[in-house]
Amino acid sequence: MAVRAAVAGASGYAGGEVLRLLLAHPEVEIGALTGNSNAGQRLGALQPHLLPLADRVLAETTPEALAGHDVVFLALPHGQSAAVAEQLGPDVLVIDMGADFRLRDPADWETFYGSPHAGTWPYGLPELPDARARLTGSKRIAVPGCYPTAVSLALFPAYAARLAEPEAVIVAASGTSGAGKAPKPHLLGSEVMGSMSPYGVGGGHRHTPEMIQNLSGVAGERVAVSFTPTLAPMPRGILATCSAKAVAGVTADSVRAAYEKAYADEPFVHLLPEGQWPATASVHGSNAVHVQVAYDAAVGRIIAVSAIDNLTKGTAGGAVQSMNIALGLAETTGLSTIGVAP
Ligand SMILES: NC(=O)C1=CN([C@@H]2O[C@H](COP(=O)(O)OP(=O)(O)OC[C@H]3O[C@@H](n4cnc5c(N)ncnc54)[C@H](OP(=O)(O)O)[C@@H]3O)[C@@H](O)[C@H]2O)C=CC1
Ligand SMILES: CC(=O)N[C@@H](CCC(=O)OP(=O)(O)O)C(=O)O
Repeated sequence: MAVRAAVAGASGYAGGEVLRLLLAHPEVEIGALTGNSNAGQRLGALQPHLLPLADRVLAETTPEALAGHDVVFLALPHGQSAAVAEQLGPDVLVIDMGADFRLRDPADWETFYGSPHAGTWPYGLPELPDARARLTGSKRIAVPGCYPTAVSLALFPAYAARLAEPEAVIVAASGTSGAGKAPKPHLLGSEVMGSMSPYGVGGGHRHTPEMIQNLSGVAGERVAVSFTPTLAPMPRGILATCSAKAVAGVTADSVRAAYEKAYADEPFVHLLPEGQWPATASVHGSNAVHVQVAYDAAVGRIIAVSAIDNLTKGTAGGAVQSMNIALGLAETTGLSTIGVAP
């Protein structure tokens, strides 16, 4: 019997991407689609690329609209998921693509999001050590942030192999869809096209505690993170350039071997051949993560670079991958590693 899935926030970028993936998922039947200001609109007017759903009309995001499904994807702004999730029964698989249930430390949540902490759910980054066991059979999943996905997958093998000091410096560029579909002046074409600029510099970005949580969990000690995000003139994609000081005795070969070991059996993470560096275009529309790593002997630092599509592996693809694990389906069902680069 098909898995019946509802999507709340179906008019947004993350909701649209999860619908694109679910349309190609052989085990899923798409049920209710809900929105907020766009409730009552045809999906075809909002997400014209989702042709098979063009005549579906968005309902209000209410417990009644979302009832009667096996899976509910929440693609809502931060802080909106908890109230919706608590109205859904314990037997429904609820997958939150927002941040509400990602962080374990309530103080981190309050500092970076400015509201009371709603709780912590199993974290939907299956490639992290022990993550799959926590996701299997779970009825609640917190999908990671897009930057933490890219950064954690670039750096965790270095910490798992105890090759890096517990302090990482990260600069990552994101496409504009990472900021959502709601209009904002800094996202105007005239502001973004042909220009790049950092934001959230100096520890202010809300994804910093999530990266610290992930890397510290692998390292077994607190990993300090300096994170600088940058808005890039492209619609999709994240390129994360991460570096950490190597511990004594590290060589280029030991770094390469650690990454080969970490990613030998991962279906979505592809360690590129030596000398080839990740590019966002190569993962456009795919659930793949391209990773490369080098040892810069002149400064004794490990440099790891990853590329993802922020909307696919960075949100909706990660959500579907986690759903597959939770439901006992093959993890790769409905997901592709093939990009759409020109
Ligand atoms: N964009 C990305 O790359 C990533 C996004 N995410 C997360 O996914 C979630 C959605 O992001 P994104 O799709 O980019 O954002 P969008 O702004 O594109 O979409 C937001 C969606 O939420 C709905 N919505 C807005 N306010 C409310 C409300 N008060 N109650 C119920 N629904 C509401 C909107 O409905 P309507 O249009 O009808 O008003 C819309 O469907 C966020 O938590 C985001 O942080 C996570 C990782 C990456
Ligand atoms: C380019 C851009 O603005 N990106 C967003 C992050 C992407 C995102 O959606 O964050 P969550 O995964 O936590 O929801 C930002 O920096 O705030």
